[in-house]
Amino acid sequence: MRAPSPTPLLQARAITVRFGGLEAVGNLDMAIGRNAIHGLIGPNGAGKTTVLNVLTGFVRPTEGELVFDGAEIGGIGVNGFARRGLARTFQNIRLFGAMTVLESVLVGAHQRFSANALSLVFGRRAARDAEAAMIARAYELLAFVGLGAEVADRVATTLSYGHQRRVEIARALISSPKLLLLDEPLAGMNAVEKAEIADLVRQVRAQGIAVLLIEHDMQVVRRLCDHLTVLEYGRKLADGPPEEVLADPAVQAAYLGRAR
Ligand SMILES: Nc1ncnc2c1ncn2[C@@H]1O[C@H](COP(=O)(O)OP(=O)(O)OP(=O)(O)O)[C@@H](O)[C@H]1O
Repeated sequence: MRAPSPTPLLQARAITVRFGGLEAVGNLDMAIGRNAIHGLIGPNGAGKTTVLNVLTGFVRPTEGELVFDGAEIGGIGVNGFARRGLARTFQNIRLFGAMTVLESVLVGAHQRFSANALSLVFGRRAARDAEAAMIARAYELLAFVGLGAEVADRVATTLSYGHQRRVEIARALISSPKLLLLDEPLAGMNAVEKAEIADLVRQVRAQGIAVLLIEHDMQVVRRLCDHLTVLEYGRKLADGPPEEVLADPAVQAAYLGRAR
């Protein structure tokens, strides 16, 4: 007997986002599998970041429904999404000017568990222990993303661009997400750095965390992703395995027809 196919980790149903008169996303259905590296691609302005913003609670859809890990998650706010297990990075790196690398990673933990809430639930001593455990976890994650402990006390914004991206990924991972959403994690990188981050994405998935990523480099997308959703003008143009989707004449026309 065949095992029933597992339900997707995240299901977006009939999502529409309007900004005033502009429909940025129209009637989008999308499912992200539990062990997926899922690529979200499409020409500039197609609505990719808007979708990622919807899936992480940063933008509330005008219409539609989101089901994550079996529960409807509409209207629970950004922190609610983080608590449920969704974590993200941004297209433009968002690290705070004066913070060290270690502090920048810990910000991700505090988004999920505030120190006050911890001490209310567990008492001060336990909250201090929890804080110490999180610092230990932050060091582990820095190693996981390929940064040594020696960078922990440096001001994060003084690191190279590629290393700042890694800090952002560590910050997202410290909230122990089930789904990590990356908005153009390879932007501005050379081929070697891209291959390193692609490897890191595979290692994230090997930890049992699903990944959604927005990416423009089709060679990387083809090799890294096991599923693609293509958007054009806010609508779903294609959805399926990369080889199939990238061979689709409609997808090729969308890329050829518009400058990236
Ligand atoms: N907050 C907003 N207010 C008004 N319009 C917006 C807003 N955010 C996005 N848009 C518009 O929605 C459309 C989709 O934008 P979005 O950034 O989601 O596309 P994208 O596919 O991520 O593009 P890119 O590849 O250039 O990053 C664009 O026309 C954009 O100008």
